[in-house]
Amino acid sequence: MRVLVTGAAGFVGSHTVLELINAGYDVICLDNFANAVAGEKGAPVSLTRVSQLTGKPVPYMTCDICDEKDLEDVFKSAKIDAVIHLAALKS
Ligand SMILES: O=c1ccn([C@@H]2O[C@H](COP(=O)(O)OP(=O)(O)O[C@H]3O[C@H](CO)[C@@H](O)[C@H](O)[C@H]3O)[C@@H](O)[C@H]2O)c(=O)[nH]1
Repeated sequence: MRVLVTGAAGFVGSHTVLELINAGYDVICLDNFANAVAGEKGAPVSLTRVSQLTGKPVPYMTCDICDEKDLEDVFKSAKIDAVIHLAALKS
């Protein structure tokens, strides 16, 4: 089962991705990286740490969920069984 997580590089998102991968789910991470810290090579630090903790690659895409076409392309790129929507701008 493949789960799409929006806001995956955020605090709640990255912890959710970690738990999903440890539970055996395939995960696709989406984020516009408006509130994410990039590490070496530009990869988001939070998702790099999830990859280190799980020992598995963590696929992610840069996507603005307000961009309908970009979002459609994501859904066309893979079979997605469930969505956990955590992308938001905190106050
Ligand atoms: O249109 C948008 C807006 C935001 N984002 C992303 O969504 C993620 C949101 O994560 P974050 O900003 O970390 O918020 P939360 O995961 O909701 O975590 C916040 O809320 C938690 C619970 O209160 C606190 O513990 C955290 O410190 C606080 O960052 C970020 O990576 C953003 O880049 C998008 O992808 N698209």
